[in-house]
Amino acid sequence: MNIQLALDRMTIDDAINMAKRVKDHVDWIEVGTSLIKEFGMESVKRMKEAFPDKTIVADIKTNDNAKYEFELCFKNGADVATVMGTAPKATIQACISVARQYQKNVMIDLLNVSQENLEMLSQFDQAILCAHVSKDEQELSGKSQCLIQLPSSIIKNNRIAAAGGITIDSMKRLASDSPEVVIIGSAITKAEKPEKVAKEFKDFIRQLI
Ligand SMILES: O=C(CO)[C@H](O)[C@H](O)COP(=O)(O)O
Repeated sequence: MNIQLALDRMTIDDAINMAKRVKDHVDWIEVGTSLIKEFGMESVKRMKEAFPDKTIVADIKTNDNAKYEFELCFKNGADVATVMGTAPKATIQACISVARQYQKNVMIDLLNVSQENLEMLSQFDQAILCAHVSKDEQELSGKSQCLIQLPSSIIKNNRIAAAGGITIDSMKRLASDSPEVVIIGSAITKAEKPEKVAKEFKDFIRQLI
């Protein structure tokens, strides 16, 4: 199980400094959507330069114009880029095709995806499907990701990530589904001692093995 550190709503320098503090306890580093929107590809480029050996995820949440956006991400150092699962099938296919060309990976964000759409998306078995509780749902209705609400066949046969307000407590429940990636933002970045919390997550995962 990989820990993906999500870096949102901060400057590029603050994001790099946060990642430096916790780098020994995280596996993947996400340049959050908010950083990409505020600072553009510079945020992805600088993160890869700072952490050439880490898997860098560009959370660009592509909805259209996939070839252009995914090429931008991969040319600027991303190893994984994200697309919304609600996007047209042609967009998802374009993401998969660009990722294959650059030998990189696609993460499909399942926010608001219907059951029917989920079946279609599960056929992209090389992509990582991300079960996601949105920031707005977290803030407005107190929801968080504590149970991966996907059909067991998908959990078993697809590459799975989970995101959205994950804490050490919810990790304990999520771990039973063994997602490939757990995406953790605020629980680490807003902690008084981010290093300590990141280590707690990593230690928890290590003792599962
Ligand atoms: O994609 C995101 C927001 O859209 C974040 O990466 C994700 O929600 C993880 O952050 P947090 O743990 O703070 O919810």
